[in-house]
Amino acid sequence: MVIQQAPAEGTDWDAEFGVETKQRDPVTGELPVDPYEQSNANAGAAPYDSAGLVRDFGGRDGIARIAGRTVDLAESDPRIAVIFESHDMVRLKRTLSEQFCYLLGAGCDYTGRDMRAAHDGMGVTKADMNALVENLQSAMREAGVPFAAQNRLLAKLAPMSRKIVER
Ligand code: HEM
Repeated sequence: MVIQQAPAEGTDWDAEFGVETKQRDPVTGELPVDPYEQSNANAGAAPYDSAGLVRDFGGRDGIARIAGRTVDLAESDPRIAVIFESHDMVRLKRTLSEQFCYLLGAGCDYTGRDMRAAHDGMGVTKADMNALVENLQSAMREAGVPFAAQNRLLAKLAPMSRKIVER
């Protein structure tokens, strides 16, 4: 006769199943990521050098608001919301804001990963990309960014789709 042994009380089932629980940084509120080399080159394009362009975006604060609003719109856009679930939106808002700020020549450093590494294996489609660009356009329009200035940021981002779109 086989007697099944009941598991000991207080078994750590997460450890038994190899489940990793990541803790948010108490200061930044971000989840940890695997180490990578930080460089402005990861932003994917060279920055503009135009004080007028930075003004059109409302300076660094305006840029941060537009990046944050883009992420909020994407997260509640039924076409693409599912892709953002289970990712760290605190980090995404910070890194996207840094990237826009760097590209627009507003004097930030970009500390995130390069576009290929950041989106690797996510299965982003052309339609997903179009949806995200629409969200960014809405955020810029709401913030009153002139159309020509909107197009200058989009011109920096458009060539990056080759590294982001996978199918
Ligand atoms: C030109 C277009 C895009 C730009 C400039 C961009 C920019 C970025 C940046 C800066 C990051 C953060 C990298 C880091 O954490 O180190 C990121 C991550 C991410 N992006 Fe994009 N992205 C673009 C398109 C898209 C699209 C179309 C989707 C899906 C609809 C998407 C979904 C995500 C998600 C879910 C993450 C979080 C990745 C993670 O947590 O590991 N992105 N993106």
